[in-house]
Amino acid sequence: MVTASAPGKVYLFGEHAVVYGEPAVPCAIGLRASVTAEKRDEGLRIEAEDLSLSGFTVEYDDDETNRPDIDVPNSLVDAAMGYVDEAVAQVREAADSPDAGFDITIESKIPLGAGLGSSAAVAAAAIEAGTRELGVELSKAEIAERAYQVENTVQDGQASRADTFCSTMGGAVRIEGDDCQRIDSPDLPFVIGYDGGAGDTGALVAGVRELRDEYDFAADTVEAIGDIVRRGEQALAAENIDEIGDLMNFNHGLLSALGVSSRTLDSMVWAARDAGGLGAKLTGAGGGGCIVALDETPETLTALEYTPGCEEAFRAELDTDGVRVESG
Ligand SMILES: Nc1ncnc2c1ncn2[C@@H]1O[C@H](COP(=O)(O)OP(=O)(O)OP(=O)(O)O)[C@@H](O)[C@H]1O
Ligand SMILES: C[C@@](O)(CCO)CC(=O)[O-]
Ligand SMILES: [Mg+2]
Repeated sequence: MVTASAPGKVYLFGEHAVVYGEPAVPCAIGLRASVTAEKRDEGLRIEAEDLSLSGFTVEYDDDETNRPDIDVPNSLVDAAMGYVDEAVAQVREAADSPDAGFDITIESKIPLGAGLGSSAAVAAAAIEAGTRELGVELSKAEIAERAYQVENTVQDGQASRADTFCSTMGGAVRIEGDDCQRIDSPDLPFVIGYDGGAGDTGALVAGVRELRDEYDFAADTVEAIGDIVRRGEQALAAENIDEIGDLMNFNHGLLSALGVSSRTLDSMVWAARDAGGLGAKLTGAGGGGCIVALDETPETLTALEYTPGCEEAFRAELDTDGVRVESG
């Protein structure tokens, strides 16, 4: 039995635009998803306590007749379990064991569908745990590649390498197309506000693609996000936190123009700014979920806690480990 874990992430800059080849800078944070893999004779059994459909915790195996005894269409269960199913497919392929059976248990502190990269963390941790359980040791580069394949398959060919590379490697990273690197970053005082909601990554990415296809100015907006990221990299290298904050604000405005913000994300962003936050923006696919702000003082956290629509606010630190084996 092997347990591995991998961190979630926030985007300092560049989500969505990264799907079209612009650069992005996500940062891994100290909230982790843990996956335990234990061999069994055949098949797959998943226990995912945090994954609930219509309020029911999901426990299922790969026998279609044995799907959860709840009033939820199988297609929804398939969609919810897609990342885990694909990760196990990657494990079987990497270990050259097409028939390997597993009991998989997932425990995660990363809210689902909220922009903190829960899907990438679950994929990376599952690949690490599953392959180790079969006696195969993959390099981090191989785990990142296979975790990317998982996201790309589940998101219908519309995924960047950003979330999976960041979760696998840890730290601050820079992604531009296939070029993925770790970069130096000062310790950034992240404050996260969570509205308790979620966005559908695939649908939000598809919405931006439609806008970009329809309007030249939407395509220009995507390119302008790329310009912000390039400028942001210089600010990071110079450890100029004030400018990083200004650029985050600008980045949020452009994401909002592309239609991926929401009323609660906007209120949390404004609450953080009004309280003196150095910069605030939504993180990840958007639609609902989390914003990330920078602030060293307690005011931003407190302001978020009192913002209508904010369910939870917390600080997060940069994670530098990436995926790791916890036991086994
Ligand atoms: N604890 C978990 N247990 C099982 N599956 C999980 C868990 N956390 C995430 N997942 C999988 O990841 C999916 C959510 O991924 P999605 O890409 O929509 O959001 P996210 O990764 O949290 O946010 P973003 O991609 O915007 O950063 C869930 O529907 C589920 O398939
Ligand atoms: C919206 C997006 O840019 C980030 C989701 O966390 C999608 C992706 O990069 O695959
Ligand atoms: Mg995701």
